[in-house]
Order: sequence, then C-alpha cells, then structure tokens
Amino acid sequence: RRRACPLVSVTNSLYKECFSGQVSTMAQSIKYLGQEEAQQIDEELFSEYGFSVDQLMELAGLTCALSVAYPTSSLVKARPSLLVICGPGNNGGDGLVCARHLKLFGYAPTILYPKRPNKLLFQGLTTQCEKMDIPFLTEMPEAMVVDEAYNLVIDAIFGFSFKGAVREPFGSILDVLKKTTVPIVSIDIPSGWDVEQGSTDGLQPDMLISLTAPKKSAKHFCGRYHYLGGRFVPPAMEKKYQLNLPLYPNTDCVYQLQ
Ligand SMILES: NC(=O)C1=CN([C@@H]2O[C@H](COP(=O)(O)OP(=O)(O)OC[C@H]3O[C@@H](n4cnc5c(N)ncnc54)[C@H](O)[C@@H]3O)[C@@H](O)[C@H]2O)[C@@H](O)CC1
Ligand SMILES: [K+]
Repeated sequence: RRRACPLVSVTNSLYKECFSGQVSTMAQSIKYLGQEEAQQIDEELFSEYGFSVDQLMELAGLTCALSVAYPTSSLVKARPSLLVICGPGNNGGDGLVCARHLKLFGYAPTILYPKRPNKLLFQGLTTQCEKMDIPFLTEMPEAMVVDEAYNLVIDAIFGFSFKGAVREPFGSILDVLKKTTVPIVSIDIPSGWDVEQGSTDGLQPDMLISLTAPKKSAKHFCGRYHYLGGRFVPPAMEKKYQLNLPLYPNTDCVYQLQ
C-alpha cells in the first residue's frame, strides 16, 4: 500500500482550515480540459500572447516545487532525498525546473533524464541542474532501491501531449514506479494515463499538480492532494475558454483543489 505523502501534512491542514468553503464551491465550476483544448491554449499563449516556452516552464516548475516544498522536518527519511523523473517533452522540462527550485529550497533531488531533446532550452536546464550539483542517474533503479533511497518520486515524464502505447524506456520506468510504495507526485497528468480517460491500471499518485487548468483525466485522480498551479493565464484567455479558475489566495501561486 502506497504511503501518504509526508511533505504536505502541515500546510494542507492550514489550507483546509482557511479555504475549505472556497475550495468546494470553486472546484465544482473549474473547467477540465480535453487534450486538444489544452494544446490549443498552450499554443495560443505563445503565438497570440507573446509568452516564451522557457518563461512559462519556469513558472510551472516553480509551482511544482512550491507544491511539494514543505518543512523538511516532516520528511520520513533523515536526508530530504527526492527522485525527479523527466520525460522527453515540456513536462520533463517542468521537472528540471522543479528539481532546481527544490534544491534551492533545501531538498536533495536526484534526476533521471533518459531521453534528452536536442534543443538549447533543455540543454540549458540540464546544465543549470548539473551546476547546482544535482546528480543524474544513468538508469532507473529497482523499486526496492527507490523506496529505500527517496522520500518521494516526482513524475515529470508525460504531460498533455502523451498519446498511444508507452514507448521505451518509459514503459519499463512506469512499471517500476507502479511497484514502488513511496508517494508519487505527478506534474500535470499521471504519466501513462490517457489525457482524457485516465487509466485503471496506471500510476496512482498521491499528489497531482494540474497546470493552467486540470485535464479531463484529473476527474479520475483519487490521491490525497490536488493542486492547481501556473498562475499566468491572462484574464482574456480565461474568459475565452471559460476556464472558471479559482481565485488564488493573495499572492499564492498554488491553489489546493483537493
Ligand atoms: N500551457 C501550459 O499550461 C504549459 C505547459 N507546460 C508543460 O508542457 C506539457 C506539455 O508538453 P509537450 O507538449 O511537450 O508534451 P509532453 O511533455 O506531454 O510529451 C511530449 C513528448 O512525449 C513523447 N511521447 C508522447 N507519447 C508518447 C508515448 N506513448 N510513448 C513515449 N513517448 C511519448 C513525445 O514524442 C514528446 O517527446 C504540459 O503537460 C506541462 O507539463 C509548461 O512547461 C508550461 C506551460
Ligand atoms: K507527468
């Protein structure tokens, strides 16, 4: 049985106390995006609104780090070790940014990044992590080793562009993850899940961090913590797509949906 995420207990209860009414009313009206709509919004943010990929990736990755970064004293292992697994697209880029911020927050992330795109953006993000002395694994450890070595795993393998049967090496990596018992934190979508339909035999993360707006598959998420991040959506875009995003408290960049 998967253990509960050890990082979030303190802040979670605070959030619940402060915003419980707001969460339940706002959460009902939030739009859950289909795959095409998520990709369309993504494209429009770049083409019409003038954002760059690295800009939004930085904000997305920071959101993810904020979602998991709670007092290190609540970690179950003495060393605040985390395993961040990065995939070949922008979801993987979010993972690299997240790892860098977590290191700055005092955690000890290790990265597995088996398929690296030949693009300056990802090479830069990789260099930044290397220069911060974040170790990179050369292969996926066995499930037992993961459980022994890390407090939790951050799943930044696939996001909203995932389609079809999982190709290697990610099939084997996901098979190992299904056998681990440490909590899994999934960025945007639990990897391997159909973006709209979810999955009955896939990963069961303890925490899901939806970026911009939840995707349809998030309705099937049954872990304990669901956060919304990516507080960068211009109001005109929110209106056009009728996203009905909740009001983030004050200057917070993370909103707890569940
Ligand atoms: N608009 C937004 O909301 C933002 C999205 N960002 C992130 O970008 C993600 C989407 O990024 P991308 O469009 O690059 O796509 P993904 O990161 O979801 O994945 C695309 C990559 O996965 C591979 N792939 C797809 N299906 C596969 C399969 N069955 N087996 C093996 N490999 C497969 C593709 O070849 C491609 O290399 C989002 O989920 C989010 O994490 C953020 O970086 C920035 C802001
Ligand atoms: K993911």
